[in-house]
Amino acid sequence: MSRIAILGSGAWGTALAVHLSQRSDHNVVLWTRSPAAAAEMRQQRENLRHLPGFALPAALTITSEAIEAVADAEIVVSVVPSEHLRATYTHFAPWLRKEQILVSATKGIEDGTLLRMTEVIRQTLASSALNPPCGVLSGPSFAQEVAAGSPTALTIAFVENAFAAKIQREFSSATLRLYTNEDLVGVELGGALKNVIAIASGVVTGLILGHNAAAALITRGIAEITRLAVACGGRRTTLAGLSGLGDLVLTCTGSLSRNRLVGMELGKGRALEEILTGLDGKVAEGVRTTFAALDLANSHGIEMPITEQVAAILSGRRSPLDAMRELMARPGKDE
Ligand SMILES: NC(=O)c1ccc[n+]([C@@H]2O[C@H](COP(=O)([O-])OP(=O)(O)OC[C@H]3O[C@@H](n4cnc5c(N)ncnc54)[C@H](O)[C@@H]3O)[C@@H](O)[C@H]2O)c1
Ligand SMILES: O=P(O)(O)OC[C@H](O)CO
Repeated sequence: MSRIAILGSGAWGTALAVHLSQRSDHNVVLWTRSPAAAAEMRQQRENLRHLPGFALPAALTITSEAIEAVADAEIVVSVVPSEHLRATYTHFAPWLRKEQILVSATKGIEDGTLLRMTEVIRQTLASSALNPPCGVLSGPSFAQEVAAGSPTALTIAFVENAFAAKIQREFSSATLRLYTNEDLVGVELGGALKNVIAIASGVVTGLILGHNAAAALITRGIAEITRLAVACGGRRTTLAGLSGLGDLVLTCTGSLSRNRLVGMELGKGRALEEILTGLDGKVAEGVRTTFAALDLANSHGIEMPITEQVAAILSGRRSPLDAMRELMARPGKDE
């Protein structure tokens, strides 16, 4: 019996918990920060706030106690929004052990430090002299579809392939297929940066600019995020995989994407603050990632024209239509 802790009860953490607790050889605990939310989920057997419509299996344990969540866990999966990752691991550090396998399922880049999520985890745990294996789970995966058992393929990346192979065995099912990878940089940056392009794709849709524009944006988007990921040490082939092109296509075209929704509403002329308020606590990571990605690109001397325009729109410096015109008016380039 493998004991798995999921830290974070948003849509994705809950969907992973639902999926993993369907295997009879797993003992899964879902941690949520609020005791009231834990009590409600235990009583209703449903996460009404973040993943309504999906029953929480009877075998799934729900807790708000850090010690109950991780004390006996062999695998710990963190799925909190990127802005809360450091605080979450600081909170959990006293109960974590070096033998545990950590998996990050958060897609983002930390503000200020510009660190990837596994780097934030390592840095946070270093002060407790903990250095457990830490990998990343990423790829095209709307939480609702994974919870519904729709076929999904993901990437699991660890520097040490043995850990990726272990998570591949533990997380795979008839509806979830995992591919292993050793390129943490490429997998993490692919998952984080696609959210920025998804906002731009939403803008194109909101402005009703047509299918040609949408296809151009996805294609030039993958070129741009690949440039940055490669400059940071990622592999070009990784960005052509599930946690690059795969997730980019899903998020740029899928109606379930929050990042695309933010872009669409911006394109229709709504103000960012109003859109984010409307998300009611659901995270659209691309908003923060846009500015972190630009800082990272500047530090590596990488040109990111789409990301620059998304930043200009988000910060209110340019209208969505002017931003798209600027992209078209750039000097001619080789492909
Ligand atoms: N939703 C998806 O389909 C999906 C799929 C793959 C990856 N992801 C990624 O998973 C991560 C989590 O997103 P989500 O969609 O599960 O969340 P969500 O948008 O459904 O919910 C937000 C979550 O943030 C939590 N939260 C708010 N303040 C917090 C704090 N101070 N400390 C800790 N947690 C706090 C809330 O309790 C809630 O669980 C993001 O990085 C997202 O990009 C999401
Ligand atoms: O709803 P989004 O835009 O946060 O996207 C969710 C997942 O990252 C898709 O893989």
